[in-house]
Amino acid sequence: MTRFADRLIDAARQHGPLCAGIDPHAGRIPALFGGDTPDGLEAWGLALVRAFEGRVACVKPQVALFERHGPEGMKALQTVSRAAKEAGLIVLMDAKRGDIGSTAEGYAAAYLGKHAPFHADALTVNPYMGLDTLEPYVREGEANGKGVIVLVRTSNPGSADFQSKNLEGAPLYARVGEALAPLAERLMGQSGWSGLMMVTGATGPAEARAIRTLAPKSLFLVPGYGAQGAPAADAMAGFVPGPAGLEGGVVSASRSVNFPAGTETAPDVETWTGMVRDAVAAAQADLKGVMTPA
Ligand SMILES: O=c1ccn([C@@H]2O[C@H](COP(=O)(O)O)[C@@H](O)[C@H]2O)c(=O)[nH]1
Repeated sequence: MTRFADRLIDAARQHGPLCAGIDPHAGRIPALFGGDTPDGLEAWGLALVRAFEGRVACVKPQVALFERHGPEGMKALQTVSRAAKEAGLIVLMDAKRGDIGSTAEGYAAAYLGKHAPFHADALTVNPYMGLDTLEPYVREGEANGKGVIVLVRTSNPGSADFQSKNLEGAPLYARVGEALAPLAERLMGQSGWSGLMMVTGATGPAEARAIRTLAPKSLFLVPGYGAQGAPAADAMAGFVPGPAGLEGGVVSASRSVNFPAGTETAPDVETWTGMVRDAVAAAQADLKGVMTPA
């Protein structure tokens, strides 16, 4: 069984650091696909998978934006994530789960279990309730070659409210980063990278560098690039030199590659696909410009 970290770093080296989100925001699914309905989400999500295939290492479906349509929305999520896996894309499921250990076992089984109904290679989780609550995810990760993506320093404007508070001489996010070291060891791949990933927002490049010092082997998931405005250089602040340039994680972008200008009124799926692919190519080129300076 190939370890998750090895699959992800291989794919990022091959395709570039961009992780394309699949975020079906309310009211933004083009009429071309049926609009903001469960069927519309499914058709749009499947078209995104076809547009991304062979162009990005991974996709990141946003569970909340499917869940708002109830069971039919979750069925669409299941269909789209299965199609992504079948297309050879690594699926980072963004559900930000977190609960006491016995309940977390349910979330872990749903997304990372051997017979998980939702097709995911890794799941985002919230560490706020303590290390014991992360155990079920790490156990499933070890057993099934999956990854666990822990929120450490998020990209939103309020991320400093709690995460930057001083805790015995260091910010809370740093304490979280260092406390995850034993879990990172358990998900270590042969590449030397760990599938215990950390979310480090592109909006906090200094924080990302600090977390990299504390967690030299954890792959990062970096949101905040694209629609949230952080530049490529900030998004890759926590990356380090590797065989093919800077590496150490993936940079996610959702709205900027889901709804590029013009797609809302694209006359047909072929035109729409071309616009999405252009947005992906532009983001990969932008990020690769930082990865391999001229
Ligand atoms: O700190 C975080 C953690 C997760 N996210 C998620 O990433 C995408 C960002 O979408 P954009 O359209 O590229 O802004 C979205 O799914 C968030 O839930 C984050 O933004 N920040």
